[in-house]
Amino acid sequence: MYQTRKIGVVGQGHVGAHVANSLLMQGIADELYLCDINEAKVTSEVQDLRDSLSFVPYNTKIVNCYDHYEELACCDVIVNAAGKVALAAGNRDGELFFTTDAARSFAKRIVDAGFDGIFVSISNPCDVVCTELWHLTGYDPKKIIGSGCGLDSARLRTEISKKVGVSPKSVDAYMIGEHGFSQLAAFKAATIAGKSLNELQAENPDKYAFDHMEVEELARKGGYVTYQGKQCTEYAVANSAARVCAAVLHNEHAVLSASTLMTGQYGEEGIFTSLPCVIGAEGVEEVYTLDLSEHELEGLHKSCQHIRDNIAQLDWWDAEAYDAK
Ligand SMILES: NC(=O)c1ccc[n+]([C@@H]2O[C@H](COP(=O)([O-])OP(=O)(O)OC[C@H]3O[C@@H](n4cnc5c(N)ncnc54)[C@H](O)[C@@H]3O)[C@@H](O)[C@H]2O)c1
Repeated sequence: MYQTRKIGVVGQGHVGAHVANSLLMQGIADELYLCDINEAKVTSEVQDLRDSLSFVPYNTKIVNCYDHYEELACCDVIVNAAGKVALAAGNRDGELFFTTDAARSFAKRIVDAGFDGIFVSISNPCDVVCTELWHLTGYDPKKIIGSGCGLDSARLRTEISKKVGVSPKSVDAYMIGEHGFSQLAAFKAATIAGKSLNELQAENPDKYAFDHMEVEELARKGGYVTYQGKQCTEYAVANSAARVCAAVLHNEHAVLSASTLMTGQYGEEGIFTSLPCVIGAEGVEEVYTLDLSEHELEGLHKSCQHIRDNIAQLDWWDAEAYDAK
């Protein structure tokens, strides 16, 4: 029997609206359910997307849900892009109180309405909001996927590509840890054609030797290069979220960098952060650990601590924990 693929998007700002457009352009969903607390904004976005229907590859039903979050319970995937990006002008942590309050306003409502699909959460600080979605609702953590360092890993691949002259798609390298300034490049485990960057550098230094710290910093700060001229980032993050949605809806078992619950990896647990994950219809199916240098491991622990320090600032955290009873 024919089954429709339904995706909800909460937040119709720069990111959420571009996620919806990217999904529409690629024909990833049959039905899009769009929410925003700003009724005029969501109404405009729905109209604009519907006006595209004569030009995109597949017909797509587009539903204006305004702030009726329960209408998203029927979705296979819900993307969270609710936020206020102006608060993240100098640091993503600036949105901590806003985005966690936003998620508090809808997460339980959606789960209580019977949602059984996959959350893809983009809002910053991404790892805190993902941990919150799990903490507030008791939802299966495998079904909560943070966009996390997906975009940062793409930036890292592009920067390595610029240095060594190989397509970013042929570079296997990850930014890991917090989607924020404490993230780090896992260079020891980075490969091209199955060979580590160190091995390639020893074989052909003219082509493969480059300053790892410089490239890591370019990947870490790339978002703020984009932010500087237009006070947001939108295209790449939307495409990376659409990529995760496609991996879920096509049950791809694709290896993508995503923020996921730590369950003992490198001794870390109880928070979401980014490592390479296998993503399919059930969400995160497997989490890979990478062979890290001592310096990288130390950086990862610091990054996890930063996420914990942010969570510790939320005075409602313990009182609002999910209670299975
Ligand atoms: N993880 C990443 O890689 C990444 C990249 C870029 C942006 N972001 C984050 O994505 C989020 C959205 O960014 P943006 O540029 O679209 O921000 P924006 O300020 O342009 O738009 C946010 C939208 O969310 C809506 N909103 C706020 N609270 C809501 C609620 N409770 N329910 C429904 N809608 C609500 C607002 O009305 C607004 O339309 C931010 O938190 C931003 O930091 C993450």
